[in-house]
Amino acid sequence: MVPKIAMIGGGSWATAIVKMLSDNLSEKEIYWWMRNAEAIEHIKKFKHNPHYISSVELKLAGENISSDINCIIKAAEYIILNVPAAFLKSSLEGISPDDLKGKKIISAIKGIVPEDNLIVGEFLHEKYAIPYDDILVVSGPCHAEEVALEKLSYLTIACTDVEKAGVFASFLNTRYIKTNVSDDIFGTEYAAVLKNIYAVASGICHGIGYGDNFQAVLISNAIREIKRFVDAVHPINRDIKESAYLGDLLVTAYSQFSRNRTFGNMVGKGYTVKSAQLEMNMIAEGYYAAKCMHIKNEIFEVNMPICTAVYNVLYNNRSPHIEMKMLAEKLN
Ligand SMILES: NC(=O)C1=CN([C@@H]2O[C@H](COP(=O)(O)OP(=O)(O)OC[C@H]3O[C@@H](n4cnc5c(N)ncnc54)[C@H](OP(=O)(O)O)[C@@H]3O)[C@@H](O)[C@H]2O)C=CC1
Ligand SMILES: O=C(CO)COP(=O)(O)O
Repeated sequence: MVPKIAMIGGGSWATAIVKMLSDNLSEKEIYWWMRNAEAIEHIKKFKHNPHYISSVELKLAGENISSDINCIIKAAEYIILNVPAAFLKSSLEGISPDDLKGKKIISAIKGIVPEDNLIVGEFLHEKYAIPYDDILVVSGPCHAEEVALEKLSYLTIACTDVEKAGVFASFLNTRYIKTNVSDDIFGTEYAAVLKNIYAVASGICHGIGYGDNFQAVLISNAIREIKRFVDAVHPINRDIKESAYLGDLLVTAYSQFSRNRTFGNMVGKGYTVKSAQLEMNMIAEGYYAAKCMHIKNEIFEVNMPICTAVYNVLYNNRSPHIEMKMLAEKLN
C-alpha cells in the first residue's frame, strides 16, 4: 500500500520537509495542512510557498493541500506535526485522541508546549493517549534554508520502536538528505529544545560584542548543560557528541540561518524582546523554551547557568551586558 503522509504546518521547516518527501523516490501520497488560505491558493497556482523558503518548487497535487485539518489528518496514516510548539494546541483544536488513534505521529517541532510545559512526545502521550511506539521525532542539525539549496544534511529519526524510525527515515532520504535512527526520543527532544536557548545566548553574546573565542567557551559549556539535563531527566547510555545533540547545538549557535541566534543577536544589540520578535517574520522557539525549561528545572535542579542567564534577560528585564558578564564568571 502506498504510504499516506500529512504535513501539519506551513512554515519554513514544513516546506523543507515537504520538499524532501517529494524528492525522495519512494512512492507516497503527500497531504498538507496550513492555516493560511491565501498561501494555499498561491502554492496551488505557482508551486511555491509565498512566505517561507519561496525558491523551493513544491510538487504535490493541489487538491491535497487544505486549511481543513480534520480532512488532512483523516487522509493520512503518518502525521508530521510542524507548527511552532506554542501554537500546537490551538492548531490541533477539534482533533480528538480517536482522530489520531493507530496513526504514526511524527514531531518535527523543536519546542515545548508552553501551557503544559511538556515536550511534544510527552504532550501527545498524555493528552492524546498515543503510545510511545507510535511517536517519532525528527531532529538533527538542519536548516530549512540549506535544504532549499540542497546542501548535504543529516537528520536523526528517533522512536522507541527503531524499526518504525527506519521506515519513516526511508521516506526522507535523498541525494542531499542522509538519515540516522535512534531510540532516544526524550533525549533527542530535550536536546533540541535546549539548543535553541543556547543559540539565543550565542546571539546575545555576539550582539553585545563578544568574539569567537568566548563563543567557543559558551558552547563548550552549553553541551555540558545539555548532558547534565538530559541525563537527569532520562538517564540512558547516550553519546552527547552525536549530531542530533552536539551537531544541532553547533549549527544553531553558529549558523547565519538560525532564527534563535538572530533573535538573540537583536536582543544583545539593544532591541526589546517584543521588537526583536516583531522584526522577525519567523519564530524563535528559544524564547518560549527559556521560560518552560526554567520552570521544569525547578523540579530537576540541574546546574544550568546559561539557561538561567537567558531567562533573566528575556523574562526579568535584566541587562544583557550585566547578565552575560556575570555568566562569563561561571564558565570554564
Ligand atoms: N526552520 C528550520 O530550519 C527548522 C525549524 N524547526 C522547527 O520547526 C518548527 C516550525 O518552525 P519553522 O518552520 O521554522 O517556523 P517559521 O518561523 O518558518 O514559520 C512560523 C510558522 O508559525 C506559524 N504561526 C505564527 N504565528 C502563529 C499563530 N499565532 N498561530 C498559529 N501558527 C502561527 C506560521 O503560520 P503563518 O505563516 O500562517 O503565520 C508559520 O507556519 C519549530 O519548532 C522549529 O524549531 C526544526 C528544524 C529546522
Ligand atoms: O533546529 C534548527 C537547525 O537544526 C533550526 O534552528 P533555528 O530555529 O534557530 O533556525
